[in-house]
Amino acid sequence: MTLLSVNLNAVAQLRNRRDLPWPSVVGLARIVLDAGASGVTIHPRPDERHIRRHDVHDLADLLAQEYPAAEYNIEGYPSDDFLSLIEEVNPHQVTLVPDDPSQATSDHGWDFRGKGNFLTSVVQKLKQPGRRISLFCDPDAGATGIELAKATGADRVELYTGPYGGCFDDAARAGQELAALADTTGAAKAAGMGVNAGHDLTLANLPAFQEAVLGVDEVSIGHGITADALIVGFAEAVRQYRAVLADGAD
Ligand SMILES: CC(=O)[C@@H](O)[C@H](O)COP(=O)(O)O
Ligand SMILES: NCC(=O)COP(=O)(O)O
Repeated sequence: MTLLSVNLNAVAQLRNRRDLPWPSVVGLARIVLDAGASGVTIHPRPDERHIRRHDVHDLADLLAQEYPAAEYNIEGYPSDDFLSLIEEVNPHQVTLVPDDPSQATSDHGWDFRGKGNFLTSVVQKLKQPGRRISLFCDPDAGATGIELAKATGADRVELYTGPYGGCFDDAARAGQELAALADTTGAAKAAGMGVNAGHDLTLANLPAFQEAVLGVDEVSIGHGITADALIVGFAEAVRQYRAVLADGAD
């Protein structure tokens, strides 16, 4: 079965609208893990627009103390700062992403040919028992890209599913994207690599993805699941606020 790691970036971004501690990133981590998620994912960006440095530590403490079986996946560009954060909290999985600090969000995988030597040295630095290294990978990397990714010593690739997610109104293009994702997944599996996937996966596009792309070990989902949580949770929140108001004096 494909495991679900819930990305908490969007929760942190909502919290950061105010100088207040809610919604709590740790509190939501508890909720998603109690609900059956296999782990949590964060992508601390240099500008701390969502995940802040203390969140990285707070989540590490939560998992160590209350959820020893849950996986902690930290994504990011391997800057010196990022690498020292990884050493401080020692997550189960590090996903290296080629984002520059100005990027609005992740929008491509690694250039495995151009950055092969760099990635090999970073993977060597990060690898240790009990820690998996995954590399963000374009959906159409194919067998050639996978061969280069494997040569870095990484354990897994994470397929960038943004282009597939962007096809919500174009079934023909979605089919092409799924074929590329399935092809790259097949190549990774044949090479003995694990496969993760993520970016813009949703309740609506996940079933076709599951059917077409076989053997995916883990998906990480944040934006879509947060949007759905608002939809399934807003009505109940309104009921609870109205109940409080109804109890008050007129
Ligand atoms: C690496 C990846 O796939 C991204 O989904 C990323 O974690 C999202 O980052 P933002 O939440 O900053 O858009
Ligand atoms: N690695 C992808 C991820 O963590 C979540 O991406 P998104 O669902 O927020 O687009």
